[in-house]
Amino acid sequence: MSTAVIEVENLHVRYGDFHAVDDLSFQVRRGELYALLGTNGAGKTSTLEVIEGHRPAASGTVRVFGRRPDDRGAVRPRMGIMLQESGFSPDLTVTESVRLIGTLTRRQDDAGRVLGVAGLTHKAGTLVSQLSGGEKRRLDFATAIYGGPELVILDEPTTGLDIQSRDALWAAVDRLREEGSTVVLTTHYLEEAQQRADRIGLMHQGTFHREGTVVELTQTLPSLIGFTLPPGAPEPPLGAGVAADGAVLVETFDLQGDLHRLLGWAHDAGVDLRELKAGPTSLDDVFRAIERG
Ligand SMILES: Nc1ncnc2c1ncn2[C@@H]1O[C@H](COP(=O)(O)OP(=O)(O)OP(=O)(O)O)[C@@H](O)[C@H]1O
Repeated sequence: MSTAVIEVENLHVRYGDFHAVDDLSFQVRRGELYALLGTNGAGKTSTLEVIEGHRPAASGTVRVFGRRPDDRGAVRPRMGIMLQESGFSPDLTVTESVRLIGTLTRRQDDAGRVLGVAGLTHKAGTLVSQLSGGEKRRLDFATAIYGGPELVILDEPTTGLDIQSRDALWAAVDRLREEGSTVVLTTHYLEEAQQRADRIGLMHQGTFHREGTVVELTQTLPSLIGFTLPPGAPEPPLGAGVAADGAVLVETFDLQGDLHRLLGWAHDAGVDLRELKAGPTSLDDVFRAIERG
């Protein structure tokens, strides 16, 4: 039996003549957190919309739980969706909105429980039109996790959320995953994906630039050591160039060894390395490398 919850094969999405998604193939395995990342306009939302059954593919095959995404009766009860923009009726209350999604998706849950998880208990009787932007986002999340679906799709879930709400959202996602749910995430907060994703599909101009674990995506790029030298300092080791303001940036595939050499040199020469920073490549660096081409 396939362990794939989502199977995308040679997907194309077009808007008129424009190819927003261009021959994209990937699978999301049961129980994993898969992050679909990419630059603005890369085609992430278009891809998710096909998976969600909201948009037809121009060509290619998409299966969710082995079914076509537009087989709503089979798929929707098992899939919770947090869209980028909510479409709730402004004259329903928070509780009514959550229950409505329960009815539409045929999932069962206790609205009070879900609002508690989403931090909205105090707004249970409030009209949607009277919610703040962050509260609407929490309501979107509440409806996505209503009934503890096997698959949860989160399209930029933490945009507009304060730090406490973000922490609460990720704690709720962690609990869902402990219960076996599969999660697909898009986000522009790369550190969120870096910390949580089992695998990442990195989209650029409608297709994958790379796919893999965080380690697989970052290990092909060098680590960085950065510092600023005081005026009059001797020439530093590691073949590092010094900018006019004394700033030095060293790329290295031997972070520990080069850091050891640098600190030994600074100690012996009595040089104060200001604003010293050293670390492995982050996803931000991978993105910058893609944009540089
Ligand atoms: N309804 C539409 N009509 C025409 N073009 C569209 C439509 N929706 C999206 N596009 C275009 O398709 C491309 C992919 O858009 P999409 O929303 O899938 O990207 P994204 O990766 O989710 O971007 P972002 O990170 O900015 O949300 C963009 O160039 C966008 O302008």
